Amino acid sequence: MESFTAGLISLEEAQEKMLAQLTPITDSLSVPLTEAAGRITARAVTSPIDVPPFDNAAMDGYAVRLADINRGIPLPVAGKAFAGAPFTGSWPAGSVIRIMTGAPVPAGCEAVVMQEETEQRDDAIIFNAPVNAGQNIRLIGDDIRAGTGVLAAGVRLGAAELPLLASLGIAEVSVLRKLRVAVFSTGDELQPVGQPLAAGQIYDTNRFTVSLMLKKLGCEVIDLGIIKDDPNALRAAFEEADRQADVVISTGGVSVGEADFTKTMLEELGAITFWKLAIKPGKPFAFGRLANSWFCGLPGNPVSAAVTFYQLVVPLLATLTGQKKSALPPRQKVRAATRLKKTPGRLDFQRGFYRRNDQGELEVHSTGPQGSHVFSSFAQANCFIVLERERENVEAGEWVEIEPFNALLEG
Ligand SMILES: Nc1nc2c(c(=O)[nH]1)N[C@H]1C(S)=C(S)[C@@H](COP(=O)(O)OP(=O)(O)OC[C@H]3O[C@@H](n4cnc5c(N)ncnc54)[C@H](O)[C@@H]3O)O[C@H]1N2
Ligand code: MOO
Repeated sequence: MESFTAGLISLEEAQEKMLAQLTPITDSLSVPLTEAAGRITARAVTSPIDVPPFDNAAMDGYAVRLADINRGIPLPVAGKAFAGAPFTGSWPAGSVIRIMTGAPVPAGCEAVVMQEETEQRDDAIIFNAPVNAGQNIRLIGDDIRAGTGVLAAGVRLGAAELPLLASLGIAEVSVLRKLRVAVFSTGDELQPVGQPLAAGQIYDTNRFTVSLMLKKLGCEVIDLGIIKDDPNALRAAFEEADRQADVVISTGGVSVGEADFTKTMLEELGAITFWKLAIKPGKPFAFGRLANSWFCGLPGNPVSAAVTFYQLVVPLLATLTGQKKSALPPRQKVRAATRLKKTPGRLDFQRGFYRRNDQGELEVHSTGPQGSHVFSSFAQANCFIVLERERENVEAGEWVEIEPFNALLEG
């Protein structure tokens, strides 16, 4: 291991140390279902009703009694049942009821026969296939019983969950308040987009990256802008952010240069839990506690800021909102289609593009230069290629692990 990687802590250790300190928020509010997308359940939800709420037909066809069918003779139709317009008359023995999918089955119905297994002859129906008790009847409560849990606390409400609540007639849901997250970029060289660049200036990418992902995660973003590399300005930003937010995120100034004040400010105003990780990019990430909030100091290089947000801040926000589903992205093994340069010492998150090759196997290609200032190769990627700490150069054809980008990084 190279000497400059000595003393760096592993990503797993950092994640464990960070997450172990957190206590999830509990403040909640009730919101209409139509405004609940992306929110997180504050408590478990139970069903107020049985689903389906009545026995009903799974097919268009005929509601029958088995004794009538077993006689093997054509049976007249005594009435009709539609979804929303049940059959309410009396059902004479020796007849069937024409029934449509979703209609309540009439009292005494023992099976529904799909119409393709029948024939109409004159005014009567002939049954061509064996009929079993209960066939094509969806029983009351066979999906969900009234009073049973349908969603746990700590579930993000999306297109799989909200329709379920709608199907139960639940019009409002109790969700956690949004996490308040303050964001600022540090650096004398930074200009906001829309302004011309003077000599030595660059555009502020990181505040945009971080705010974008925070909004996608449903956080309330407090944007404190660009802060100069000046201890007094930085102290004021830290204090303002800490007053307003649950989590404070800065980018830049967290390394060892003469204008890097982030870590010292965290030590002055709070307490540092760890600094410097054995990951590439993202080494000089700092995490700690301020008076009222948690602090994440992301490195200034744009790819480093994005990677540390994804690998560390996302699990932090998930834990603070009590989300049980692992916030850590799943990995899978694929073959490298291109050579990958790797120096031992840190866990690499290289940017790659995976796809199925002509043989139908997944393979991953590097998207090009891997410097932590090179955002273009990030923009072309659809996954991280995760190379273990001690791994050396990877030759084409070797197995590597990839982490496909999730919805946070994909457009
Ligand atoms: N002597 C050492 N130097 C550096 C080390 C080290 O261990 N020893 N680590 C390097 C690594 S790795 C990284 S990553 C960077 C992180 O540095 P900082 O967090 O202090 O960030 P800055 O120095 O402020 O900026 C680094 C780089 O990124 C540009 N930048 C900063 N903020 C933004 C922004 N909001 N949008 C776009 N680009 C940004 C900045 O101009 C610099 O080019 O330190 C290495 N150095
Ligand atoms: O950690 Mo830095 O992000 O390697 O460039």
